[in-house]
Amino acid sequence: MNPFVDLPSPLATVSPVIVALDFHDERSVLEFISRLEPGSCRLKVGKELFTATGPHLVQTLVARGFEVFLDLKFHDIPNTVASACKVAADLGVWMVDVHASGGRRMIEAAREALDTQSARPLLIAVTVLTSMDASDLAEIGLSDPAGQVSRLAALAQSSGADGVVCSAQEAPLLRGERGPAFKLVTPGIRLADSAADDQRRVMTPSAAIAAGSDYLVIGRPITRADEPFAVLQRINAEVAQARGAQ
Ligand SMILES: O=C(O)c1cc(=O)[nH]c(=O)n1[C@@H]1O[C@H](COP(=O)(O)O)[C@@H](O)[C@H]1O
Repeated sequence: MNPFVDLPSPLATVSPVIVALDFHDERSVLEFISRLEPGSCRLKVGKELFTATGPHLVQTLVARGFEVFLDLKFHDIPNTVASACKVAADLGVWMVDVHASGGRRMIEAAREALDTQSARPLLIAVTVLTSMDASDLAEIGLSDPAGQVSRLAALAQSSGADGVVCSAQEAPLLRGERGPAFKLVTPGIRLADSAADDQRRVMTPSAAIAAGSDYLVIGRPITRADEPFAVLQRINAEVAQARGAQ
C-alpha cells in the first residue's frame, strides 16, 4: 500500500506551500525549521542544500515529521535515473522529480523503480523552468512556453508521472488537459510586493491557487524575508482564503 498516493490527499488539511530550503549549510536549515510546524508547510531540498549536506539532512527533516520534496531534477539515461529515484525513495521523501525532457523511457523507468518501493514518493516531471520566458526558449530552438509545457505534461502523464512542475500561468491549461488528479507543482511564486529575482513566469500565491495549482514552491520571498514565519503565515492565510473561494 502506498501511503502517499493511496491515502486521501493531505491538501485538504495542510498548507499547499512547499518552502524551498535553498541554504548551503545544515545549521541555517535546523535553525529555520526549529520554528516551523510540519502542518504549516512542506519542505524542498534542492541542488544547493543537497550538494552541501547530503542525504543525512534529508533524513533528519523526514524524521522531524516534514514531507520532503527532494528536488534534484534527475535527467540522465533511464537506468541511472531509475536507480537514483530508488535511492531517493529509501530516504523517505514525499516527492521526487525528473526532467520531462528526458523522455518517455526515462520517466517510465523512474516510475517502475519507484513502484517497487513500499512507500512510493510522488513522481513529478519538470516541464519548462519558471525562470525561462519565450525568448529563452527561442534560443534553444523551442516555441512558446505554454505549448512546450502542454506537450511535456502530456508525455509525463502518459509515462507514469503523478504530475508536473510548471508555472502557475500554465495551470488552467494543464488542469483542463490533464484532469483533476494530475498534480501541478508551481514555483515562480511571488508576493505582489516581492522582487521577481531570476524568475520570469510568476504569479501570486492566491492567483496560483485560483489558477489550479496544487502546490506552491516558494523560496526567497519567505527564506530571505526579515520575518520569514510571518510571511509564511500570511501566505497560508491568503491561500486558505483563495481555496475557500473556489
Ligand atoms: O523544480 C523546482 O522546484 C523548480 C522548477 C522551476 O521551474 N523553477 C523553480 O524555481 N524551481 C525551484 O523552485 C525554487 C524557487 O525559489 P524562489 O525563486 O526563491 O522562490 C528554487 O529552489 C528552484 O530550484
